[in-house]
Amino acid sequence: MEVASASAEPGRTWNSPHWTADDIGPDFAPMLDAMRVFHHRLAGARLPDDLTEEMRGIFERLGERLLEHQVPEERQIAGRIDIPGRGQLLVPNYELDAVEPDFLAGRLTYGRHFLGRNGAVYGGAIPLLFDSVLGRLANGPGRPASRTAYLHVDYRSITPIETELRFTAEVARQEGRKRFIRGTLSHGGTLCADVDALFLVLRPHQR
Ligand SMILES: CCCCCCCCCC(=O)SCCNC(=O)CCNC(=O)[C@H](O)C(C)(C)COP(=O)(O)OP(=O)(O)OC[C@H]1O[C@@H](n2cnc3c(N)ncnc32)[C@H](O)[C@@H]1OP(=O)(O)O
Repeated sequence: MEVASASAEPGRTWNSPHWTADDIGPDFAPMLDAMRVFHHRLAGARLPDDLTEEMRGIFERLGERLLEHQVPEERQIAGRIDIPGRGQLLVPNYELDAVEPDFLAGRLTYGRHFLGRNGAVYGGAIPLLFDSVLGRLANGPGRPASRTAYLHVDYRSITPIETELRFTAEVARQEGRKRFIRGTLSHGGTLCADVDALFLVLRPHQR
């Protein structure tokens, strides 16, 4: 496995995929999909003691096996591969329907893992999505690496779980190192949340 692009180099961009599907075995993406389903079912379950004990043993054994496969950040797959979900489990998986230099649009469904209360998505899971989507646009092709300076999220109405939602992100304007990006999250014709964000292009000494 060669590092296809090193994000730690000066003048770097973060948009290039570091790894391709060829760098992982055929079971990696399906394994993560199975883990996502597991997260949702675990959040929704009342477990009997014997099953809880069995699961604890399985996780402890698997965790031990993962210890011997730990790698430095620049060699990790999670979040650095151009497959749906980017090979990570932190940010909810989404699909992109429109990818333009200054605009992105897509869809996602928050599963039970992201439930707050009363059928509504946990509030913090919404800026998590926005940071990922807007960050992707801010760090799009040809744009040098930038980091989030602020994300201002307004919650306009309840965001339902287990329902398809749509999001947009667009570059509002650029002023020197500052990239102002805004976005929306909607359910049908209802605006659930919107965001105004500032991304700052990193200076050479910044990481
Ligand atoms: C394809 C996939 C790509 C995936 C991308 C994922 C992207 C994810 C992005 C992230 O989540 S990054 C993690 C969260 N962000 C951070 O941890 C950033 C932490 N903060 C910093 O590192 C620095 O504060 C930062 C680089 C953002 C800015 O530091 P600088 O020293 O470069 O800023 P400086 O003080 O020189 O300010 C530059 C300008 O920005 C303005 N500014 C800085 N921070 C601001 C702020 N928070 N609000 C408003 N304005 C701000 C500042 O006033 C100034 O304006 P003027 O030029 O007009 O004077």
